[in-house]
Amino acid sequence: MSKQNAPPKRLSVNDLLRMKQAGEKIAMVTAYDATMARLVDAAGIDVVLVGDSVGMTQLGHGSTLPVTLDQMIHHCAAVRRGLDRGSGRAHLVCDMPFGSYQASVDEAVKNAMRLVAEGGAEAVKVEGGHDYAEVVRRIVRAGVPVMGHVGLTPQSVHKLGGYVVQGKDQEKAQQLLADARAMAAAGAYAVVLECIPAELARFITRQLPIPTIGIGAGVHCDGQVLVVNDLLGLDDGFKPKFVRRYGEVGKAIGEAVKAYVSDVREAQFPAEEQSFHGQSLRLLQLVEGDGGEPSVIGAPV
Ligand SMILES: Nc1nc(=O)c2c([nH]1)NC[C@@H]1CN(c3ccc(C(=O)N[C@@H](CCC(=O)O)C(=O)O)cc3)CN21
Ligand SMILES: CC(C)C(=O)C(=O)O
Ligand SMILES: [Mg+2]
Repeated sequence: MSKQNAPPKRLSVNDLLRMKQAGEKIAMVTAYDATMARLVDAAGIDVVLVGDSVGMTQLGHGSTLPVTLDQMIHHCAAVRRGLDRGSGRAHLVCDMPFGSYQASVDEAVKNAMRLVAEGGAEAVKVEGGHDYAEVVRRIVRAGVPVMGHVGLTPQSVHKLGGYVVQGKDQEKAQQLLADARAMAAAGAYAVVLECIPAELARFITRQLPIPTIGIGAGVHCDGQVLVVNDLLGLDDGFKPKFVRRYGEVGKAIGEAVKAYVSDVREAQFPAEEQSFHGQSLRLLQLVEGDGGEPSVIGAPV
């Protein structure tokens, strides 16, 4: 293969760090299957996250808590295949689901390695700051890059008392800064800042040596992440303040399927172009039986 036709190189953790240093924004989005992975990669996304939001967006749960490690592996492997069939430029991160890294450091390391070995992830993401520094350190030591996630951490929804903006007062803001710093000090290569005041996110972004990726954290983060369903308009009315819709794909699906239903009902589909004909069936004859039921005589040659 000539160099010109070679696929663009996959982005690595080093490229993301270089982007922060160069002031180039990082564009990240979730994907949960091969089709969406191929589409977002072809559109030039830098980072694809197999989010545990899969539980809410694709599996119909009311939170991310029921999502299992096996489910994450299943979706991650599909995304991996989608990326590998396309240009495969995007860096692939997979969320560690609730229960897969909280009980013990050993379990966390084993489970992170399964997401890489079986899911094809290049990195894993864990929710939590200072309390998870040891987990992050040990996973990184095992050779797996870790993205941290602080602020509104949906796996702690019951502790947080709902999906509410975090770090609004001085004390909580200090704690969040300490959590983000702890992630960087433990060896995380990037950190998601979810639903925190924009001023706080700007301060953290300036303080940290690693890229910050915001969702509901203002424009001064080093990158942004959104759930792909939300930006495409595929959601079921979920529209928190931080979402901007870039498409009306849900509407487009509705219109396309309505048109199909109508064509089927009116025998407008399939037309000749979608129909097959074969010489091999020339001996088949349909005759009307007594009850108007067709019966077949003859046989294919
Ligand atoms: N489709 C989808 N998009 C997401 O961004 C997302 C998921 N699912 N599932 C996992 C978590 C849950 N997330 C959420 C869910 C709700 C709010 C929310 O209702 N936020 C209020 C803030 C309320 C306040 O504190 O003022 C908002 O209006 O934005 C925020 C993040 C983000 N993640
Ligand atoms: C919203 C992003 C950061 C996430 O963790 C997810 O989609 O699960
Ligand atoms: Mg998540």
